[in-house]
Amino acid sequence: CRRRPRLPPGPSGKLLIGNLLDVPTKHEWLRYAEYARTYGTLSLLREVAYPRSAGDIVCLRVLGQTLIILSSENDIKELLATRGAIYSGRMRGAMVQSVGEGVLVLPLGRPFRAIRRIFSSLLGPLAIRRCSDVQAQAVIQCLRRLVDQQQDPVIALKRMIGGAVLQLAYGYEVKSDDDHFVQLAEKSAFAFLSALQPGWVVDTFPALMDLPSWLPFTGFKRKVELWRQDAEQGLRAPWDWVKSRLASGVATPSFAAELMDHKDEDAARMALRDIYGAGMDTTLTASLWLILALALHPDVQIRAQREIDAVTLGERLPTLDDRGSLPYIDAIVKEVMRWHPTVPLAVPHIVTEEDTYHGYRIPKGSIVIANVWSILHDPQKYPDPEMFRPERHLSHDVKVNPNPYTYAFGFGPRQCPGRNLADTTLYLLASSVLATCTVSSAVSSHNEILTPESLEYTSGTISRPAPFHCRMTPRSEQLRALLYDGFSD
Ligand code: HEM
Repeated sequence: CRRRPRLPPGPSGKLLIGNLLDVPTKHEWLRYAEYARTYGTLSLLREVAYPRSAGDIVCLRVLGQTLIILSSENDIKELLATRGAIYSGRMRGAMVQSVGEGVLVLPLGRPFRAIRRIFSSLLGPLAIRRCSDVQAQAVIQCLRRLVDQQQDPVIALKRMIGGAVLQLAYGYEVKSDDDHFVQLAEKSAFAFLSALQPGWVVDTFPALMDLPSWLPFTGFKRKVELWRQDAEQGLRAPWDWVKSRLASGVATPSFAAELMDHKDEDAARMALRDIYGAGMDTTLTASLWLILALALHPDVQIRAQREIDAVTLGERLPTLDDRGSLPYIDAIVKEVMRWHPTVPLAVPHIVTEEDTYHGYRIPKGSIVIANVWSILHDPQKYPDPEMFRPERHLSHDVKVNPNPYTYAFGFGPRQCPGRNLADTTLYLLASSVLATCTVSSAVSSHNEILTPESLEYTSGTISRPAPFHCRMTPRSEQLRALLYDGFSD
């Protein structure tokens, strides 16, 4: 009889708990990269046992669940993209299903495809150009807060991203930091993302969901009910607001106004709500890394400012149309996405059918994690990967420094549908900051001077820099005035 293929290699587990203690809880991508080096291609034994196998595929077994960690571009492309039809499921615990659906957890199928089509039509590479005026306005307002009020970058950038998203999606103008629709969007995103967190007992024992709420230890049911209402409000309230504005003939242009007669209203509402939920923390984090990278690299700022000044002559702000003439700004944005990838392990995929790869068995239901950080810090691809060096992306040598966007936004059918929106935001932010200001004096929340070597950052799905402050100084009075020319408050 034929032997069943083995699971991919990995640390040997303990009796009963398997690799439970091997699953990292801090800066997970660093430990997974270490596993790939120890158990992957560099392992001599594995080379002998599987001479034709390639890549750094590693397996952990935790309480009956298989975790497959991919660290090489070839493995990731082959499994998550080429075999994407069976490698694109999501974890859908009882908790998140009770709170409500979201694009992030929908299985591949008709509703998923309908929503992805909506995203392509609104946020595809060409469609995105019409968003740039709204984004530019939000960036300028944010810069005024950073420059003139020295506002905390997190607050100013949140307002910038949230304001642009609500304006584009619903034609809604955010007027204050505690705006009603912002709060709805925040609550709805919080509900969904909290329910998605691993560790809910009810995800392991779904039958608990049927217990009556008056029993002790069923507090999670009250949470579910509250969060379900928040998620539902996020779907309905702004959509209904646009509907009533359309009926009274006062609606301003928006994605919702365009989609109001869409044949699949549920898909349209979910797509719009999830732009905020999936786009806020990710874009905020990348923007924070951008500001911090500039503050820590004055030489990069000087070179970027020279490039911008040569195009705008200091008489206007750069626009999206200037992008082709500003390759160094483009390179800064790419380097931000590479240096500290916002989502270092992408979002886990689930295998929906058993598979075999390079002689290894990949069981149905395995969680597949793509170590994006590992690729973006591979010294063979990106020499001196720890250094923030935008000029690497100006090189014409195709063998090194591939475009980090190929990896930073995930893979296959689930690749991030908001990447063009995020990219335009980052380009407009970088070019406007550099056209008008110098960023300096980055300090931690304890007032310690920050250096590239001393940076701290969070663990988890999104890796954000630890809280910091920096100074945003106008380069001249004339350039500061550009923040007020022709842009309303
Ligand atoms: C710098 C900013 C961003 C980064 C780094 C980022 C990254 C990612 C990554 C890694 C994934 C998972 C892909 C996978 O499973 O393979 C993802 C999914 C997603 N992103 Fe983004 N994203 C960003 C901004 C945005 C924005 C602005 C939107 C707004 C539309 C957005 C909407 C989504 C959605 C809806 C999903 C779920 C897609 C699915 O499961 O099919 N993202 N993003």
